[in-house]
Amino acid sequence: MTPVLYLASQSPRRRQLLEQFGADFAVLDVDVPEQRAQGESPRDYVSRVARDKARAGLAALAHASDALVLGADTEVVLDDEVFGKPQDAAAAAAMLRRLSGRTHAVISAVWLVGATGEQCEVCVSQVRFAMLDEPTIATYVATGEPFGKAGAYAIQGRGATLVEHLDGSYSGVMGLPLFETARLLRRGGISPAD
Ligand SMILES: Cc1cn([C@H]2C[C@H](O)[C@@H](COP(=O)(O)OP(=O)(O)OP(=O)(O)O)O2)c(=O)[nH]c1=O
Repeated sequence: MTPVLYLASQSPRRRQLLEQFGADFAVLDVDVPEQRAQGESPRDYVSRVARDKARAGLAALAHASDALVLGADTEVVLDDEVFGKPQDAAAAAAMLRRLSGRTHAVISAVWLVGATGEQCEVCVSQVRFAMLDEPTIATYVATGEPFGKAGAYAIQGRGATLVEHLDGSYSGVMGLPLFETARLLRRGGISPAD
C-alpha cells in the first residue's frame, strides 16, 4: 500500500517547497495554538508545535489508515527568545532592530505522522543580519513582507538584502528544510512521482 501524503499547513511557502520534492500531496488546513510553555527550550517548542500540526492534520482525516501527514514549524531565536510572527508594524520594527548586526538561529522542525508511527527532523541555521538603520527598517516594514513571517523577514523576498551570511539551510529558513524533509519522506516510504 503506497502511503498518501498530506501537508498540514496554510503556508504557501511550505506548499511551494514540498512541490520541489516531487511527490503528490494534498493540503490540510490546521490551526494549533503556538504558545511556548514555561521552561520549554526553543528547540523543544518548535518541535512540539510542528508535531501538533501534523497530529491535528491526521486527526482531521479520521479513517485514512494509509495517510502520512507532514507538519512543520519555523521560529527565529535570539538570546533564547523566540520571535514569532509580528502582530503589527511596531512589533515588526522592534524585531528587526533586535536582529540588526547580530547572528540569530532559525529552527525548523518537521514531523511525519501516520497510523503506524511518528518521526521528526530538526534543522538549525545561523543567520547574520547586516546593521540596519531606521530608514531601512521602516522601508522594509512598509513593504508588508514581515507580516506572517517568523522574525519579521523573508529570506526568499526583499529580506534577502538584510542577510549578510547564512550558515545552514535556505529552505529551512524559508519554512521547510528540504534535505531533512526528503530524508523523512523516504523513511516513510514516499518517493518522488515519476
Ligand atoms: C525566517 C523566515 C520565516 N518565514 C515564514 C515561514 C513560515 O511560514 C513562517 C513561520 O510561521 P509558522 O508558524 O512556522 O508557519 P505558518 O503559520 O506560516 O504556517 P502553518 O503553521 O500553517 O504551516 O515564517 C519565511 O517565509 N521566510 C523567512 O525567511
